[in-house]
Amino acid sequence: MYKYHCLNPISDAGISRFSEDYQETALEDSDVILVRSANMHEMQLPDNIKAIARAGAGVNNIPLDVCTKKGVVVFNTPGANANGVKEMVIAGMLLASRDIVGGIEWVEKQGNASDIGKLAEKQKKQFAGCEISGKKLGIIGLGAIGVLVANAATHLGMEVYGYDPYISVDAAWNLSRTIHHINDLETIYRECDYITIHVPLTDGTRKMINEEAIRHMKEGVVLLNFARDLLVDEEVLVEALKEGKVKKYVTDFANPTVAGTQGTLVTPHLGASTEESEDNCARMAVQELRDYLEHGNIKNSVNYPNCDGGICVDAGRITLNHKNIPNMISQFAKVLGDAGVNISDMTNKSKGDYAYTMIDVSTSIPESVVESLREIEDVYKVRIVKGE
Ligand SMILES: NC(=O)c1ccc[n+]([C@@H]2O[C@H](COP(=O)([O-])OP(=O)(O)OC[C@H]3O[C@@H](n4cnc5c(N)ncnc54)[C@H](O)[C@@H]3O)[C@@H](O)[C@H]2O)c1
Ligand SMILES: O=C(O)[C@H](O)COP(=O)(O)O
Repeated sequence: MYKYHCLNPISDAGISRFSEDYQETALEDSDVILVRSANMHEMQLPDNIKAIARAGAGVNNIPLDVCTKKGVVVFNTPGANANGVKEMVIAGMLLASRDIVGGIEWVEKQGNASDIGKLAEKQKKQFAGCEISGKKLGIIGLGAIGVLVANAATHLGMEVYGYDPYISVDAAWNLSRTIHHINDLETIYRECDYITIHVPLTDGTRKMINEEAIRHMKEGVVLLNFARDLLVDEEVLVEALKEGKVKKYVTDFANPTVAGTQGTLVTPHLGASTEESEDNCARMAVQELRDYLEHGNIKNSVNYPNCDGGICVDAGRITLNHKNIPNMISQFAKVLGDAGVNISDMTNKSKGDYAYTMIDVSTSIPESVVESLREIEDVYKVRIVKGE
């Protein structure tokens, strides 16, 4: 029986894909965790946890270093909620371009006044604005979301400038040919009427939209942030809103700095909150966990390499999460050889400083072998996936 724990509500479209061999339990008894945005940084991670699946994209709520060194594989669900966010970004650009919210509020305030139609015709000019067609949109980060936003904005008649020094081949293939691929942020800042940011929050991207970046932007620019609030120096941004340098700041992250501040349009982290996105993320997350628990396969991990050994057809399968340094494989082979365990297949993959080894064996695996493998320095986790 495998045990899972959910730190946030996870769509039943995913949970129902766990077989009868799975049971929801308390955190301390579980093998794997499903999470959305719950902050895990202060959590004590029980030793039996083998994997965490983030039903979503951003993993800044998960202590990746701690997890990696405990041999805990962290998955996310790339692209599964990208369309939901894309639609919010388009809505954000429209809301920032005309005072649609102000107009609706004005109508609500009139109640059912008999002359409301006449009054509306008089008052409407205060809510007027501009169209997005023909304007320049700068997109920072051309991943799953950035690409969808770029293509949709092109179809809405915008001229799109994209910046992503690490763009994946897949993303590049999916990008409309009309998009200007820009190699420096200054061009985006100088040229664009709307700028939207779609990068992960890391030490390298924290506060990337700072005083200097804003200084380079066009007068009256609209900035959209559906990625993470900490990507923007919001204290500086509020000043830029007051000065009119930035016309509107559309953000999906409510916090005391932006909530109720003149010039901001703040939504309560709604980007992925659609039925479709929640279902897609949950389905992908559960699939990743099952494939890892049942077969040891890794797909879409952010801290360990992909590894696909399919279904084990031999007597047993051992997996090891370890440091990516010389002499590890030879130590594993020696332990198995000394115990008379025959290796029938072996895969070793690495991702940066960390590695994952999958060993299929044609003989049974004695418990002493597992103990000896665990004792090897820089081995973080040893799992018998099959053959216990
Ligand atoms: N508001 C929401 O509900 C919501 C939903 C999904 C994702 N997000 C946020 O949006 C982020 C992006 O999501 P995604 O699915 O597109 O992720 P993704 O991994 O598909 O794309 C991120 C892209 O950013 C690029 N990038 C990284 N550092 C960069 C830099 N310094 N400059 C330019 N580009 C850089 C990467 O190369 C990648 O192409 C997530 O990390 C998450 O924080 C928010
Ligand atoms: O990174 C993400 O996927 C989004 O921020 C969505 O977060 P949520 O799952 O808490 O809505």
